[in-house]
Amino acid sequence: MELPVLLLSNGVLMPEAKMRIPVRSKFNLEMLDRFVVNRGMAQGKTMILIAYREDKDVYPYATVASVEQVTCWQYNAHTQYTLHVVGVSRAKIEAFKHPTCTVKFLVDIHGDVSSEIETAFLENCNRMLVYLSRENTEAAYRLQKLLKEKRLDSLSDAVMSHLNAIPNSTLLTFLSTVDVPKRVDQANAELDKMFKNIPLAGVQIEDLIPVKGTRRITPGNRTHLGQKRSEEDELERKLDEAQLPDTVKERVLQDYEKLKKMGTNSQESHVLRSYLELVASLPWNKSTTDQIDISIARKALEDSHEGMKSVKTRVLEFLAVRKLSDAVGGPILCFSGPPGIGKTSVARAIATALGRKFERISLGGIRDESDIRGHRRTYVGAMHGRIIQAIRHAGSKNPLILLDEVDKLYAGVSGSPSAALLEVLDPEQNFSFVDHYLNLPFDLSNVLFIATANDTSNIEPPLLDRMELIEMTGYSTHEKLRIVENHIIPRQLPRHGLSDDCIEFEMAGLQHIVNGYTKEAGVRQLERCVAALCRHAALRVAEVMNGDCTADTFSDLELPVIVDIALVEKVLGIPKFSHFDLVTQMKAFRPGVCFGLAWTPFGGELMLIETSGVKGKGEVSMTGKLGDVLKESVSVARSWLRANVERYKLEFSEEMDIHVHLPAGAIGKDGPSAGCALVLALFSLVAGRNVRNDTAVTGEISLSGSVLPVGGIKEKVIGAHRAGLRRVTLPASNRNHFEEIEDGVRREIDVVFVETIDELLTAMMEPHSLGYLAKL
Ligand SMILES: Nc1ncnc2c1ncn2[C@@H]1O[C@H](COP(=O)(O)OP(=O)(O)OP(=O)(O)O)[C@@H](O)[C@H]1O
Repeated sequence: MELPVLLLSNGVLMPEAKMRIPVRSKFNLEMLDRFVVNRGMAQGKTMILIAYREDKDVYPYATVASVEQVTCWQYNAHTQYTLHVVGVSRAKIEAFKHPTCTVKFLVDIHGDVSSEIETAFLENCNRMLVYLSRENTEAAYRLQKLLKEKRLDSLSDAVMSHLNAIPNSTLLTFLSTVDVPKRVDQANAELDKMFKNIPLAGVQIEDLIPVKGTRRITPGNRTHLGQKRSEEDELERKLDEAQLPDTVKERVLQDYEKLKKMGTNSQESHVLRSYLELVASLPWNKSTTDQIDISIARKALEDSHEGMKSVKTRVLEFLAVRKLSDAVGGPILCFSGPPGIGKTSVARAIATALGRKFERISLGGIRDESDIRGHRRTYVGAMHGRIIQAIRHAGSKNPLILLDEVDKLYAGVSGSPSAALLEVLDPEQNFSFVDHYLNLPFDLSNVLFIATANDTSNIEPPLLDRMELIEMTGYSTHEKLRIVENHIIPRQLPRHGLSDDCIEFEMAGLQHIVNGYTKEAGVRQLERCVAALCRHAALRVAEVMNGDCTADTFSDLELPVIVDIALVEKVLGIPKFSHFDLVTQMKAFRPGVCFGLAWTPFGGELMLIETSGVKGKGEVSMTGKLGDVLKESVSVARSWLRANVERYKLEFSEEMDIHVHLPAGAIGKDGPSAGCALVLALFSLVAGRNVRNDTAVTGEISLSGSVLPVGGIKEKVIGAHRAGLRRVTLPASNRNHFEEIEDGVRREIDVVFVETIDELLTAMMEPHSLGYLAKL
């Protein structure tokens, strides 16, 4: 047979073995160019002859090989090739010629191998397998297969091709040997030489391939294969214990069988193993038993959270329904409100009351569906999604999972995470939720999901539709003081190793913290301030215990540490906020200015609205990053004013250029609720009379002069109260919302409900304004 020749100077390719051969010599490149590279793929694999150089000659025996792959790359402007070949058969060169030569295929002669030699050889092969499995799992897997089949001819070739540091001449002699018993002898002798200096007692190789007469091996000495075995046993045990449902069992066991057949070091086996580890670690059949005792739950909520009457009632109703009905599903609660007002901690309290595991998934900024549902296993570095992660961490299939910041999900380029969440929350579908990575249905129907959001308008409507909103509002100063006294301080003291005898918080000190250092709807910053004071006290207590006493600190070294205004300022620095802010704003009042109220995801805010007018062309300019709806409110207010000039005997000039500005220009503002404030400011500007500077207003207006209801009343009123104002004007239709505000704030706030702009003007304009008259 005529075959193209590749001449090798080093290494010998045995039949069935694989080899990568860099092709560099001109001789070989020419052959490659003519017979391999330009041959095209259509004609199947190319057969070549691997001939061997011996001294200056060519060895008469060679290997017929098939070319599996040719890789080529550019290096220093030269094209480099590597051939990937597999040995097919021994061959004898009949006449060496270049680039092709004639060869005769050689056939093995299978004689008898004595049983001792066979046993010894198989045992040596097993040892070889142990070594191979550490480095080359594919080769180990092939060797293991040959061992099982006891194919001595191929076994001898295989072990010889993996022996290192054997002279080329020995390998060539071996290649030329067609007599199988002789080859087994040679290979066995080489293996004996190799293992002579490496004691391998303790290898549990007979577990892999039973060999006649092999010894029992003590379990103490573990080798890699032994270890692999024990890892497999461990995994099998875990899979057994996982109590897999019948629907998934078969598929998992198939994967486990596949893993057993793989070597330990291949990438694929690592991937499959960690997948099976995940499967085994999931609580397929583990759950906690709900223990709903309403009176205990009520007490737990009372003890852990101040105020929040309506929220607590709703939560208790929710628990009661769960107690009375076994039905899974039910509403998904969504706590909405500004940060730090206890959304997370109420959810945690519910989990405690139910005796369920609590897990929190932060959804803020998630853009990929795969975050929720995992990656497909074919991806490099694939991971399961956050739902499965939470279930795994909880170790029970019915935890309470808090989906935190569900309003901060974004649709990215790779699928919408909220669509994936929809499936998670849908009781019709979630009993067989399929995470892409897990690729097995997992029952989520017993999980209790609770969501939180700062701004529900950012939640996608279908998702919002699945949830029952429980609105939570920011805290007034009174409430904050109660929370700090009854909850934050008792929580912080033990965290800092302090007792009541060491530190005493004065009410004036606490008030100073709330008013001077925090401007938030919740109590998070407040808690940080208290923690800072506790740290300060802890240092002092430690100093007193040590007896450290310097002239400077002597007066400080007395216990308890009294937290008064002076100490607060010493520890927290100069106050960041003050009543002075409001007073400054009040002093800025002149015709054309008034206080509006804004709702933000961080709570209600007092907002100064300014207008000014100059003679011009009757143009209106607006600044302060106003949204379209707000701009429309300016037009409505101006139109109403123009239409009512006569009724109010105003001297309004069509030529007046009006400028409307809402300070804090960097923050975007929108919505119709500034209508009342805008019409007031414009009226005040044109009439030259001041608006009352002790009152804030919110409400939408219509062209016909009605005042319409708006949202966020609770937050806005609390915001006005927090800022220090004690009078608000609200749309009459929002009376109910005002009634829902906690008593402390309501009692301190003077409220005027108005139905029309006329009533609004009566309530808001200063009767005897001394302001100048804007005459243009
Ligand atoms: N009414 C309250 N009574 C007692 N402690 C409270 C109350 N409200 C909030 N806290 C405490 O304030 C801290 C912050 O609350 P939490 O983390 O639950 O806020 P959150 O509303 O979930 O905030 P975010 O929206 O930023 O996640 C917690 O330590 C919580 O216990």
